[in-house]
Amino acid sequence: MIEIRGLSQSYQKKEILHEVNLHIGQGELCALVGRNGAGKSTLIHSILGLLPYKNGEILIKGISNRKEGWKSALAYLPEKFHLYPHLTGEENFHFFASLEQEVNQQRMEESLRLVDLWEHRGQRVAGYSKGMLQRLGLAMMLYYRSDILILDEPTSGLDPVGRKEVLSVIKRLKGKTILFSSHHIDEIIQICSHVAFLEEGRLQKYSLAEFLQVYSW
Ligand SMILES: Nc1ncnc2c1ncn2[C@@H]1O[C@H](COP(=O)(O)OP(=O)(O)OP(=O)(O)O)[C@@H](O)[C@H]1O
Repeated sequence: MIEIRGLSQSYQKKEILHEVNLHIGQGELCALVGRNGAGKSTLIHSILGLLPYKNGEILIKGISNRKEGWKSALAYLPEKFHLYPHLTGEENFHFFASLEQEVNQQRMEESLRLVDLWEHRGQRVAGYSKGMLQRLGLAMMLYYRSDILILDEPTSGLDPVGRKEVLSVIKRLKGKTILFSSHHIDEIIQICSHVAFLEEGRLQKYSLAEFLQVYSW
């Protein structure tokens, strides 16, 4: 579903990614792990087509991300995103979904129910907890029904309850192919099947069991 071949990426003359290869198959939930500054966001932005690259190739469901048509398979939840605090959860959802097309009410309801926010849809998001805001972002992403999801540190800055709720939503997304960047080994153990580990520009993919063994967690 996601195939990266020989991707190198640099800022000015500093190489951040060196000939990175990665294959993430259908239904895999793969954690993207590495120290601060290892290049996780750089890799994600390259996959999303936000950062141009000279060397390598990135294919999404077999289609190069430099060609038209690749975006429909992929949805992205950034680490930080903006919502309008004076609007309710439902109004925010409606506003953003309507930017591209007429809003499908049934799909909006399904998405809000999936993240357990349907009952809170009439509440202003200024009163939402951080975990609820993150789940609203997840719902907006799920609305598009993409097969491949990229989540950039979706539990960053959440309290234990907020984290548990966000992880519980991600666990429900069976069948989706997910790349999920995280600094929390406990949540990786809970939900991921594979780990892509970035170190000094090189990326190595492991099954979860292999990763735990190699790094003696
Ligand atoms: N636009 C840029 N110009 C120059 N250097 C950059 C730019 N963006 C990132 N860098 C540098 O590239 C390296 C990788 O950054 P990146 O944000 O991809 O790492 P990361 O693994 O996502 O880090 P974190 O875990 O802290 O979010 C860092 O040394 C960073 O300072």
